Amino acid sequence: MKLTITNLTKSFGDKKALNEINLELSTGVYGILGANGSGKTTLMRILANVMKPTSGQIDLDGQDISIMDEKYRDLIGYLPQHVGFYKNFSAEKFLKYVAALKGLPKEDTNEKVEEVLELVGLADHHRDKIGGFSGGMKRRIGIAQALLNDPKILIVDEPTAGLDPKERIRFRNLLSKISTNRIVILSTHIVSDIEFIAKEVLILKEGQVVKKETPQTLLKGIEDKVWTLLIDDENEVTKYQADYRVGNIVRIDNKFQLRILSDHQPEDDAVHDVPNLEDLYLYYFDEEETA
Ligand SMILES: Nc1ncnc2c1ncn2[C@@H]1O[C@H](COP(=O)(O)OP(=O)(O)OP(=O)(O)O)[C@@H](O)[C@H]1O
Repeated sequence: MKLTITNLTKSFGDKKALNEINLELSTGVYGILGANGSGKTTLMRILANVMKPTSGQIDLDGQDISIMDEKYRDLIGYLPQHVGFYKNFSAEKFLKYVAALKGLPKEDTNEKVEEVLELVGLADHHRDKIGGFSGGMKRRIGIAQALLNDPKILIVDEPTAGLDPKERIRFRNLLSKISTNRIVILSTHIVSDIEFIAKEVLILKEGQVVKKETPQTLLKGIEDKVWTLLIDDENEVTKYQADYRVGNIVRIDNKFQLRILSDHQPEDDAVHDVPNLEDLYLYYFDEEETA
């Protein structure tokens, strides 16, 4: 299965939210990483066929999705950033309701609902009201509804925003588990969401894909740009922050260890460290964007 995106542009007035995007996606998890306003949601919505591009084309295995239309929509599972749940519905009732909306054959519904509840780890809560669910459980029921039609392409916008670390890991593992034989596209500005599960990371900046690589290749690209530096004086922290992209600042006894992203060695006693995707994010996005 191949999703081919050609010269995709979306304008809102003078603003180009997406600017001539070209991509080819096959099965596996793709992580779209971008600062606020970089165009992630716009791209997700166009891929989910709920928004039309201004120009450009998307083909699934050589077929234009705007011509496939309904047929394409049947292959899509979409979990938007904000989902309105029926709080008084139980998990099971909600999923049966969505199954009806999606036009699933009635005779298959019970089995399918049971299957997706099992898959997302909510089988024991099938009779509980969604209103009482935690953030992580709500995201999982969101994935469950997106999986009801057994989609070939699963699009998930900012799935882990507001989740605690345990819920985030659980959710990440769930996406990884269901990515076999599907294209899973996941947008986030939380780097750790995709570090371990993405086959490729797409870095979106001002509506353009500036990088599309495996996490390993992306990290290799910045391996000589990550430094740590130990300083004594707290006042110097601000000086370095003004001159460099500074990541984590760790207090060690009376000193401060700065993580600095720089093409050159910031000081003679600065030493290289192993890069992670958080460094990569800092390297590609301006501080004002990451704030
Ligand atoms: N309906 C709209 N009308 C006008 N401008 C829009 C509309 N939707 C998006 N934009 C603009 O397009 C740009 C990209 O927005 P988009 O929501 O796709 O970014 P994003 O990367 O998803 O951001 P966030 O992480 O904040 O959700 C932004 O500048 C935004 O203001």
